[in-house]
Amino acid sequence: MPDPQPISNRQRKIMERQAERNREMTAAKRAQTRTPFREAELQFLSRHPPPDYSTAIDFRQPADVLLKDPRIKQVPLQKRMSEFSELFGAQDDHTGPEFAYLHEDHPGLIYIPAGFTPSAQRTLIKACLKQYSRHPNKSNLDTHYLVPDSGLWDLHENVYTGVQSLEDPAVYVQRKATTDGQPGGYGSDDDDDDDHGDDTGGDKATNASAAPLKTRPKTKPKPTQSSVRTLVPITDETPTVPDNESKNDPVPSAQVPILPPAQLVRKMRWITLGYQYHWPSKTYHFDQNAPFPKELSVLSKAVVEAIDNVSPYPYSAEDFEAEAGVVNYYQLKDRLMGHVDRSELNKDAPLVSFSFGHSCIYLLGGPTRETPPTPILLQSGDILAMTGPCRSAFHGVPRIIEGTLPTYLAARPDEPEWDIYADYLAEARINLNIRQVYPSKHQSAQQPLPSPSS
Ligand SMILES: O=C(O)CCC(=O)C(=O)O
Ligand SMILES: [Fe+2]
Repeated sequence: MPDPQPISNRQRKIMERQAERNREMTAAKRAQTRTPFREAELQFLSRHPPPDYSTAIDFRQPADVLLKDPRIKQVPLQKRMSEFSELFGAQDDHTGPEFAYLHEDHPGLIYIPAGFTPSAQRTLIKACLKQYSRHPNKSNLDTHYLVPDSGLWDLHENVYTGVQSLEDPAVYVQRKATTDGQPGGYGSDDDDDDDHGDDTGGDKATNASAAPLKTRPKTKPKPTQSSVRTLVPITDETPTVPDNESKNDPVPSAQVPILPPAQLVRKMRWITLGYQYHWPSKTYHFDQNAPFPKELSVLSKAVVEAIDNVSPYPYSAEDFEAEAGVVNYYQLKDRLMGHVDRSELNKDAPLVSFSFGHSCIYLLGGPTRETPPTPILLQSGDILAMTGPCRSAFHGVPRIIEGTLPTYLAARPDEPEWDIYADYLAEARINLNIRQVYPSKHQSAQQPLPSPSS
């Protein structure tokens, strides 16, 4: 083949202009097809200029200010949260929420601001980081790393407290794969395994812990991959009932970095409780049911009981079984893109969600991305329950807000064992959410349960 003719400067300029025009057209086309949900996400993702947080609802404002918004309704709780369960923390007469809030545009949303005392929050934060992250609960790290059964946090603690040294090879969690037999991960460049987000392929971390496993055999992995989760397109064809297809695990990558525990803990994006979740098919492993932490069953049942007379879509606490949960660990730059949690067979039971650490913007939309979402400022200790139609609404977390860590979660001079958690939380938010997977036992007495399939 003859060599291609060298192109002149003029030709190059014409080509560059054409490429520029093409890029503009593509951007314009994309802007036209953006949904209101996506528009809102982009507003809160923006770094320059920073987002206008004042548009978000802060349920902790004084009630007279909050209730100026005619869409918000205040409903008294029958008892203090501590009377529903002491796990919300001991509240005297002057503390603890007395009210839950509803929002006219989001039927079924129940919001209980400051449901946990600071001390109860610290207890749960410790459990989320140290206990719940242990096997048999799975984490995003398990795909690629041989995390010890005693848990990654214990290793981190050993190094942090000087029990083990960074010179000790045993503190470095090893990779599962030593060679990449096949391309790492599964799916395309837009698709990775850290989508904790159920049905949608909501959101993914692009760091080594999770998705990076797009192996590029001859290129070295970037030493510091961004921890920003990336977008993947939503699909509405998510199976919602168990099927018989085999659920293969994602392929481990030999490219993930070996890191000191203090860095590896920051790559932990999620862990699953109870029925373990198969992210690629966005269905539950109905045959992998890790013991559900007792205290979380108690807590979530207590929330369901507390909102029973509040929600226009009541669900009896007696019928509520905490069967699956996700702990989401967000670093400051992480985000969780819009999705619907639709993998559970029971969509009538409330989804109960607790927030700890930094505040975030939580976008709550409607049945499709066409509904403009409401931004809510979710703060440490807040309880959010999604009931009725809100249970199937689009939602996401486009932004963790820097500088919002409550002082009671920072280092505590009298409590040196809290230091390691304070250090972690200085750049993190934790969300713990709990779901019922199956129809309630009472209902299923009339209706047989679908048979587990995998
Ligand atoms: O982080 C949050 O508050 C939301 C998490 C969430 O939507 C989920 O885990 O499905
Ligand atoms: Fe969700």
